[in-house]
Amino acid sequence: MSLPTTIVSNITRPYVKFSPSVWGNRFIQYADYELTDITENMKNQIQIQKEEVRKIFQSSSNSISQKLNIIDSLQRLGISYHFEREIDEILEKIQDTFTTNIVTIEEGGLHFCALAFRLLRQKGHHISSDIFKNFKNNMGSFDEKVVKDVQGMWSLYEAAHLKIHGEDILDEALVFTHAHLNSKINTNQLSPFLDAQIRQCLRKPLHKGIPRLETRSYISSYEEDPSHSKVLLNFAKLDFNMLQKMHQKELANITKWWKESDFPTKVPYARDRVVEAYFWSLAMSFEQKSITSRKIGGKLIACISLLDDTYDNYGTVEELELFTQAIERWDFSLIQSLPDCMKVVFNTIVGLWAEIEVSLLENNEKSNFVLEYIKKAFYRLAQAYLVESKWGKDNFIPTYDDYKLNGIVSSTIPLSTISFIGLGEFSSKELLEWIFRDPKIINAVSAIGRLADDVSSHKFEQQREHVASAVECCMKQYNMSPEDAYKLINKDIEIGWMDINKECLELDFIPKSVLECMVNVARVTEFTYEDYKDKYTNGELLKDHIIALLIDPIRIEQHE
Ligand SMILES: CC(C)=CCC/C(C)=C/COP(=O)(O)OP(=O)(O)O
Ligand SMILES: [Mg+2]
Ligand SMILES: [Mg+2]
Ligand SMILES: [Mg+2]
Repeated sequence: MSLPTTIVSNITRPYVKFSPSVWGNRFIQYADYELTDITENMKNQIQIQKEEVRKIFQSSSNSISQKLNIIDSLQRLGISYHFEREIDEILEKIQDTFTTNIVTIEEGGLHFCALAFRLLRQKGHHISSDIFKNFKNNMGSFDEKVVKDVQGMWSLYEAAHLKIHGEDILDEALVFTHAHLNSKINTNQLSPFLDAQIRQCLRKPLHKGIPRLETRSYISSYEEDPSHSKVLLNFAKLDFNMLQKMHQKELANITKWWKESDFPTKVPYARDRVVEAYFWSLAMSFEQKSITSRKIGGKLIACISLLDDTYDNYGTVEELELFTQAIERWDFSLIQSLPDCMKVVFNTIVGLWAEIEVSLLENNEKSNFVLEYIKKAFYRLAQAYLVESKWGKDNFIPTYDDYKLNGIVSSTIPLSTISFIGLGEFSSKELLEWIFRDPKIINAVSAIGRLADDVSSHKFEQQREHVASAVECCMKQYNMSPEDAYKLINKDIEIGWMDINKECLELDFIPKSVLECMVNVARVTEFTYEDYKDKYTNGELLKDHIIALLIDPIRIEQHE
């Protein structure tokens, strides 16, 4: 029987050659050192300092307002995850007493009101935004007295980003605070700490920031605040550095896998972005408890990247039809006739799936359902990629709505979320079934992913034969300029955020950390593709953030 031979394809493949990795094997060095000795000492230190923080936090002398400020500091310093139960208790109590009549325009009233509103909404309490009517004058606009209260305006600006549909008062608050805060910076009217915070929030509101990046930046500026708590600061630095060592080790193992697989040689048409892929999984959850999700997640996203470039930048439609069938049936024999590089991608996906199987067995989890959902999600993604390849080949520009429908899946977010949560502490058949049915929050996060990606990468992608992006679909359907298409798409992204905010208030049967992971996917997407740049494909643009999170520890003065 003659063995199936690889058809020597005389197809010209004008594929794009992506820039090489910024990092190479830079992170492999972290694979060797043992976490135990280094963090043993750190862990003891952390336990001691954690109890110090708890004492401050639970001191009975704290007023409600002081308690809220401490909770805000713990969250911004990235250490609130150590005190979730205590924080929930305090917020439950405040929620009961927090009614519209206890807040006034008195000094500090707006800050207290906006901070309580944001902290309670973040925890899923549906606090009405009507409370902010207390800060309006009888003409119905925000009272000029508020303008003097910079901290209050800052808190109102941050709170307004939790808006849901129909909250006009929060739209007004955004416009009002943005304008007045903008006019305050660069005027020496603010302390260096407050000036830095206002600049930061105008660049990136806290609600839309990636938690680890927000924490890294806040720890540095919190130190500048003369009234900062040394105990909180020191604990935050220690905790950040301890977690960083864990993250470095995770990335080292993923980098070793990537290096041994030699993808840059075997899959030359694909991006070499394993560090950037890990950054995404770190953004989804930095906590120790999510270590399995991150380790697999980093590899999974790197695999998705190889798959995307195989459909976008290499395979012919005929080859991709076969490839998609092979994924549907999980059957390598179907692709014997395909180029070796495509076989490597297929085997990598199957190999990762087998690694997930082993990882689940090691945790003696009876969770074959996770494997089945990941397989199905991979096939859904490949199908969506195939649809785009066919549209690209035929130069077909679908309607914006048809494009978005397929784009929800091709955003890769349903698959990456299913896998991350499927390997997490709340994994269950019911939860994965719910996610697999594309609930509204998944649709919203995926729409943001698809649209934000397109607004920043379409110019580069349209240089080759690539499916029309959301921008081209908009331009054609509504006969508009690229600029107007960006406006319409950015409006859709804002609608996506209001959907997310609303769902987080409704989905009280979903664990908070699962919702937080989904919100983090929207955050890392917006961050990756903001300002019309693509920080994933252009690794240079992510370099400083990778250094801050995964290379430079935070300096801790010995006397501290
Ligand atoms: C969840 C993440 C970060 C996945 C990493 C791989 C990927 C598909 C990134 C988007 O690249 P792209 O802009 O080429 O995607 P598309 O071809 O869909 O526009
Ligand atoms: Mg692509
Ligand atoms: Mg693609
Ligand atoms: Mg793109």
